[in-house]
Amino acid sequence: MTDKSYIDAESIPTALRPVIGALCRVGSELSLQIARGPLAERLGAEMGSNSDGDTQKALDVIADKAFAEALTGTGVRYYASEERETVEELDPAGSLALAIDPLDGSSNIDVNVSIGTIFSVFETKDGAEESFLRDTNEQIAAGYLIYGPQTMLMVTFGDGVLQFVRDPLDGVFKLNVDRLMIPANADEFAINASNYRHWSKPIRAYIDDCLAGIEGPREKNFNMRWVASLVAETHRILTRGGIFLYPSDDRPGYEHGRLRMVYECAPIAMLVEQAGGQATSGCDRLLGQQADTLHARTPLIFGSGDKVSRVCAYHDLPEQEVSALFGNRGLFRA
Ligand SMILES: O=P(O)(O)OC[C@H]1O[C@](O)(COP(=O)(O)O)[C@@H](O)[C@@H]1O
Ligand SMILES: [Mg+2]
Ligand SMILES: [Mg+2]
Repeated sequence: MTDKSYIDAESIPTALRPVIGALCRVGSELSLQIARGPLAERLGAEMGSNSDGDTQKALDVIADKAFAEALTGTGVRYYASEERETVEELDPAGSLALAIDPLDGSSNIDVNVSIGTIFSVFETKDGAEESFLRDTNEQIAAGYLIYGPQTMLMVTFGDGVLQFVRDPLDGVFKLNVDRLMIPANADEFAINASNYRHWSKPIRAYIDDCLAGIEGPREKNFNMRWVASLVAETHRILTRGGIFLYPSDDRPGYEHGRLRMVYECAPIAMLVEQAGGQATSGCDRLLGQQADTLHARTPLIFGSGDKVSRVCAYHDLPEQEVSALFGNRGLFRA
């Protein structure tokens, strides 16, 4: 099979077909390798650490190498990866810059839970780093592959979100939804609650009010999910709504949260906005911001628009409101 035959390409802009075809070919190969799991090799084995200090797993390294190889000759000049300290020049004649989290959710590799690949595409600018350290609104494509019970590609080219499902019968990614929208009404939130004591007061107050449920100022019950795979959380929210938060907190190194702007937050923000939702770094819209280093972190809050705006409103509440205990809240939060 050629790269292009891995996806029904009609709805993909012509100039991006080789890139998306290569991503799908590697995504297909990875999904098979992941499905074989321990029958192939221990994909979750620890290998070392990347430039951000995260432990690298075998599959992080395998995926990064496979994507870099496959993207060579597809029009990608610059390749920026979570797993590489600096930008790689793949092809001096290429006109695209592609940033990638080759394997997202690596803590889930060994436990057979959904993981994925996140990518963002720009036209190149003069200079390797300059092609990525720029207004995130300038992305021309963004998406992720999810390796779960089904393998899918969710992608936007700036005109809505497309969903492709990999058909295991012939290995081809087939268009299933051509304008996916986030459902508005879902009372589900996703946050790593083990960090509660480290959060700022507005974030604690927002979550306190979700937890207080029907007896609290929101006067309804909420459900909580935390998969620890950004792709899996994004996929759930794109499919059935809700809100995701990875805020900054007071642990050393978490002043800007955990997630990286260039190859995690910016592409997810573009997808979410294209699906009718919102994505911020707390209060400020994420698209329109830019990273100042390749691996820079940013707080990330995204999901159904009204929920994301509500989190921002908590940042404007008076001190006595965000400090109030359950059962002792004023009317502001209702
Ligand atoms: O372990 P924590 O702090 O809950 O963080 C989970 C987050 O970290 C990530 O796993 C980071 O991604 P990587 O696996 O690519 O490093 C996200 O997918 C997820 O949202
Ligand atoms: Mg990641
Ligand atoms: Mg990763």
